[in-house]
Amino acid sequence: MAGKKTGGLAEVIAGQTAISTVGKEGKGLTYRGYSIDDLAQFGSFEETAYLLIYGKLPSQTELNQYKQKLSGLRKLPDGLRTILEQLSGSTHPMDILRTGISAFSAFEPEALDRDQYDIADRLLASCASILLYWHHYHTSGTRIDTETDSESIAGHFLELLHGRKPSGLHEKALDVSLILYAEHEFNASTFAARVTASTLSDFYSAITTGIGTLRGPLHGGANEAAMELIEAFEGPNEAENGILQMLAQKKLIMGFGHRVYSVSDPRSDIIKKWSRTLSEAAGEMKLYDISERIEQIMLREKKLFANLDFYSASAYRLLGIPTPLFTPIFVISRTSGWAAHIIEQRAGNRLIRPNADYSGPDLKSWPAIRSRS
Ligand SMILES: CC(=O)SCCNC(=O)CCNC(=O)[C@H](O)C(C)(C)COP(=O)(O)OP(=O)(O)OC[C@H]1O[C@@H](n2cnc3c(N)ncnc32)[C@H](O)[C@@H]1OP(=O)(O)O
Ligand SMILES: O=C([O-])CC(=O)C(=O)O
Repeated sequence: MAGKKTGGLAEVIAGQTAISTVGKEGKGLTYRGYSIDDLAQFGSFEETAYLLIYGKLPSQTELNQYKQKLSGLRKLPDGLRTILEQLSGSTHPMDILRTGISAFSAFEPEALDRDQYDIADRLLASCASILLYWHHYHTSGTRIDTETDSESIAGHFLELLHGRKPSGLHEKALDVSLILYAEHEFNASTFAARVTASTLSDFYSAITTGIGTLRGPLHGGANEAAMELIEAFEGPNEAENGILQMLAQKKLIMGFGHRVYSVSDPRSDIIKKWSRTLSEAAGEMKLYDISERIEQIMLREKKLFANLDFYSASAYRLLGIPTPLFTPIFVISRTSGWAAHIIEQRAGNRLIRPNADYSGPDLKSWPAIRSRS
């Protein structure tokens, strides 16, 4: 891999967490001690969210009750639907989520009878409702009913998007993706959310901080940027030429590299398999083949590996998800991790306020305005 630079708080330990381990010895990921492989293979996103937010794996009864609770929280306040109708159809869906979640705080403020756990669950359950109510209103003028009888958040999302129940394969693929995106220690958006929580601000403010930080293409926005890159090529050979040219121009290839992992991103192997499975099921290998060639070139030329965002792009396309909804899906999932971190920060709070190394000028004398150039 290309040499690591200093700055950007790289390798600085900024606090403690018991929620996840990331990149120990250059690889590996666990959520509260459970490996990401086991969670993706045996678990569901609802189990994962419960584990992160409530601190333990649910029993069967607890899981059933949790799923029931979440499915009962999909209806949006009337006032929020009105706001979503007024936001332009050309708005980026990340703005819609940030604004929608911010508006939620006006309709359902944090209070003694609505605590941080209730808000975490409410947002997990209704992010898809916010996004897809807005999406359908502005693409077809339809005011959709955001309540479906789908048991999972993945199924709810796909059913609202396509207006029909997803296949078991599609629901499972999105469910796994939500598990993979759920939590990642002190990544930029989670750290930002913790900074907001550390001022004793409200839960919604901390979550909207996370959304704003996730959006950038160096973080969550990379899945959309990766899709645009992959779809710009006609086939693997064109991709090879195009990527070599981009590297010669010192351009970043979105969906590659990572601040903490040095060998591989363990989530990438899992989503890559799902991307392949979905491609085979659709009989449509073009995006997968292009992606694989780009991955080979990046390894060969730069010793850089695909991160979670890279194969998530082709997997989402095969699920029929429009590109601007990719990063918002990351939000739906990461809301569980952000919530766990806000709760953990609040439990042992101290204001997060590091020092800066001043590099500006020495003290200067005050110049009268007429003497300034
Ligand atoms: C779920 C997630 O949020 S995962 C991250 C998603 N983001 C991306 O995929 C965006 C593309 N990747 C990147 O920009 C970076 O790899 C980051 C932001 C993820 C990590 O950044 P850093 O730890 O600061 O790595 P840094 O920028 O120092 O990279 C080291 C070297 O590798 C190069 N490099 C790193 N990633 C890439 C890339 N994707 N494409 C081309 N070159 C790269 C850098 O240009 C740098 O080269 P240099 O030393 O010649 O200047
Ligand atoms: O940890 C990071 O820096 C980015 C990342 O992979 C994530 O947030 O999932």
